[in-house]
Amino acid sequence: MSTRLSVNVNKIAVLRNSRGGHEPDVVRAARTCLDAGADGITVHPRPDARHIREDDVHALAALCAEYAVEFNLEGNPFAPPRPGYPGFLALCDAVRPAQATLVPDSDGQITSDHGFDFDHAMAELTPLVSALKTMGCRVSLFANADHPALARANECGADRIELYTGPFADAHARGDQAALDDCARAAGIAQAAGLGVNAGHDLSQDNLGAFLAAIPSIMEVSIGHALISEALYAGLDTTVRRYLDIIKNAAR
Ligand SMILES: CC(=O)[C@@H](O)[C@H](O)COP(=O)(O)O
Ligand SMILES: NCC(=O)COP(=O)(O)O
Repeated sequence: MSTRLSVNVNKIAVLRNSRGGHEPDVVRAARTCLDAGADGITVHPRPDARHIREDDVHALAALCAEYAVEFNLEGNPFAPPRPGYPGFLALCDAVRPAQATLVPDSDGQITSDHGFDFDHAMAELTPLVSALKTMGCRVSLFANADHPALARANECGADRIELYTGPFADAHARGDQAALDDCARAAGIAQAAGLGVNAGHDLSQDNLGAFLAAIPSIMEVSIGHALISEALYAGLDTTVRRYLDIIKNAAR
């Protein structure tokens, strides 16, 4: 099966929230992505509600149910609830996403920049993963490709990892191959441990083809920042189709 494309629409909400009101409409944008052929929608609501809000999560979950596609909800399961953010597990319980991707972000981070420490996180993660699976969610863990204990990611019952591809994207832009080799090695280690492998962060039309050519077994890529930026020039429908073409060509 070829790699699935899940479009992250966080950045649509950034633009909307910059003025208040409803435009651009997150659900309309997500619908455009799905009509163009995207396989699912990702959001990573942050506790400060800087972009995706709780009401967006509900509306996008309903949209994904309407299209019978995967809704991938990302977040830090340890971040406490606060007004406007009920907590990651409570959100999952309310909307039952097909996939819950756990990301160990702290509050002030501009964006995600690291995965879990698999030497130390297992005891805390195990009951959370179990609760999410009881809700019917597939569980994926955000992971640095060079973490020495990656093979332990399966110990908490997770189904997949999501390789953090920020370092790959930076290295690719410099013409450096080493981070891609790290990702390929990490994918092999995770698969040998029985885990599926997703990937995301800073993937773009410039680097996705090289990434998938080296690691064709990636099950899903979630792409937001670059895709939404590129869509400002080419349009959302065209941009999503371009990503799907890259994925199709990489699978040949
Ligand atoms: C886990 C990951 O890499 C993405 O979800 C990324 O964190 C997007 O979040 P922002 O849109 O807030 O940067
Ligand atoms: N999980 C990664 C994601 O959803 C999108 O990350 P980015 O493309 O916005 O960097």
